[in-house]
Amino acid sequence: MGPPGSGKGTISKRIAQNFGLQYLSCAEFLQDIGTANETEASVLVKSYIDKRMLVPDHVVTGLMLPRLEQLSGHSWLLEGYPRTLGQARALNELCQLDMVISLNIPYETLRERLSDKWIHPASGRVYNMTFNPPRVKGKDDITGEALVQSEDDKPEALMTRLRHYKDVAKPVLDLYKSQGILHAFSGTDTDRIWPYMNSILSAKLPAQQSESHLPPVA
Ligand SMILES: Nc1nc2c(ncn2[C@@H]2O[C@H](COP(=O)(O)OP(=O)(O)OP(=O)(O)O)[C@@H](O)[C@H]2O)c(=O)[nH]1
Ligand SMILES: Nc1ncnc2c1ncn2[C@H]1C[C@H](O)[C@@H](COP(=O)(O)OP(=O)(O)O)O1
Repeated sequence: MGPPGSGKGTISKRIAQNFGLQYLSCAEFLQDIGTANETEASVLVKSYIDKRMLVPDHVVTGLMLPRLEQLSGHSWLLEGYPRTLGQARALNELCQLDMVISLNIPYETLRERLSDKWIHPASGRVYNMTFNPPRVKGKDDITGEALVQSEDDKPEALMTRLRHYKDVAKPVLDLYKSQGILHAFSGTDTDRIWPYMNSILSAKLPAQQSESHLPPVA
């Protein structure tokens, strides 16, 4: 968990790779559903994503939980789910989480990072002009297509998104704190947070490291 631009995507890919976890980003999953063949669910999901609004709990949960059941037998890492208390309660019915990671990144850092963030819209690949720049300025590494900046990452929009994140995330974080599974990491740099996270995860997940060569589940 973490506010927009806190580095959830960046760090969770790193965790999944290092510990051999199946990685599932809720936003990417919803994006794929929204662009898949037209079904009732895909039209509904797309209508929320187009407005950058949270997809209603019963819809996200109805899509995510069956996907997670397909991953049973593997250890997994979720990014961006659950985001609401309703989603957290639904997930609790399915399984007991081992650990919840929350990123606390100062507002000024988020603002700077997001003003420097560029994306390749077709794939969702994310770049940062100082932290992980594309090989050719303004172009996606794989396709060579143009990168764009999102209106949502501009300071005024960011402030609103941040306020919204805090309101919605607080009860979820409180729930996981009360279960004793919340680990919060504070800092301004992903690379500086990473060693702490790595050592806590290494103490909790030694067995999973041997799974690192598992093929991804379709
Ligand atoms: N300068 C800098 N940029 C970083 C760092 N960590 C991540 N970034 C960049 O910051 C931006 C946000 O990182 P993401 O991993 O997309 O963050 P997120 O929390 O998934 O963001 P949302 O999808 O907006 O919720 C990207 O452009 C990253 O490349 C860091 O330590 N320093
Ligand atoms: N757990 C979740 N519950 C409901 N909607 C979600 C969700 N995760 C992602 N979404 C939706 C919100 C946005 O419309 C879209 C993209 O999410 P995102 O990349 O996290 O962007 P944002 O930071 O603007 O919410 O998917």
